[in-house]
Amino acid sequence: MNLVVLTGAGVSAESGVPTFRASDGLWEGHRIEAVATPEGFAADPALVQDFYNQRRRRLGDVQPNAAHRALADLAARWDGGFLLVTQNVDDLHDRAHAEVAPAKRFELIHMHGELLKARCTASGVVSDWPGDLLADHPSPHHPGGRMRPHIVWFGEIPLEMERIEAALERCDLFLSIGTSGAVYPAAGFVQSARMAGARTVEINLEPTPGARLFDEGVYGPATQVLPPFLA
Ligand SMILES: CC(C)NC(=O)[C@H](Cc1c[nH]c2ccccc12)NC(=O)[C@H](CCCC/N=C(/NCCC(=O)O)S[C@H]1O[C@H](COP(=O)(O)OP(=O)(O)OC[C@H]2O[C@@H](n3cnc4c(N)ncnc43)[C@H](O)[C@@H]2O)[C@@H](O)[C@H]1O)NC(=O)OCc1ccccc1
Repeated sequence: MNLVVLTGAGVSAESGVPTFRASDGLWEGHRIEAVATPEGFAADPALVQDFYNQRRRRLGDVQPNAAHRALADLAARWDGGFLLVTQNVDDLHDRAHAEVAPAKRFELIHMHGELLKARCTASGVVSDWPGDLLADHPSPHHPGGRMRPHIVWFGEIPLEMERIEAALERCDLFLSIGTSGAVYPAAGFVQSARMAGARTVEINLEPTPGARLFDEGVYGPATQVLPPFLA
């Protein structure tokens, strides 16, 4: 049985990582266009670097929760194909895996990038980046390059789409956990899984606008509903 799991901000909410769509549409007080687009970065790199520096620093104050651990545990004992695709840029899935089953392979794709990585704008080289980035941060990899967050901004192509699409084509079970299904191409994965004949389940605090696209819905806080569902 080939399993593909998609997660979003809802799986990290109970760890204290804010989800996206605050009531005012602002994202932590910022217009999304201003802080999560290549145009925003070109217009005001200091604002964007500071936005991601703050989020990167706050990773130190949060821990994986029971939902992250339940998925890491499932990955360790699943004997079929297993791929976890997250839209989250935090490292809580990674940390849960390191806690629960460090010796086991863990097929995890951060399709929208990672806060703890930075990329050279000239060479494309990606490096681990635990610290802050300056507004105009010279790249150690290329004389003309600058370091930017290794994050997929709106209008940019998500990471490892070929691997994701290949897994969806042979998927038997698709789980969508803690995501509103507002952002593409992730929001379209359920359709691809259905086309492959997979059973599709939405696990979320409440039904999302795309709930009708799923065979089944399991609703409630992820830390409460996911462990028993995956047991
Ligand atoms: C706004 C939207 C309409 N716009 C898009 O989708 C755009 C444009 C677009 C492309 N195709 C389209 C088709 C139609 C319309 C528009 C488009 N997409 C793009 O630009 C993408 C790039 C998008 C990526 C942008 N970067 C992010 N993140 C990184 C940044 C950063 O993090 O700083 S997106 C970001 O927002 C999204 C937020 O969604 P969620 O994670 O779901 O969070 P949200 O707050 O919305 O919902 C949380 C849910 O959890 C639930 N919940 C809360 N608490 C709990 C709880 N305790 N337990 C359980 N559930 C809970 C809530 O009820 C809620 O349902 C995530 O994807 C997240 O990563 N690029 C692209 O399309 O390139 C071309 C392409 C495509 C395919 C192949 C080749 C080329």
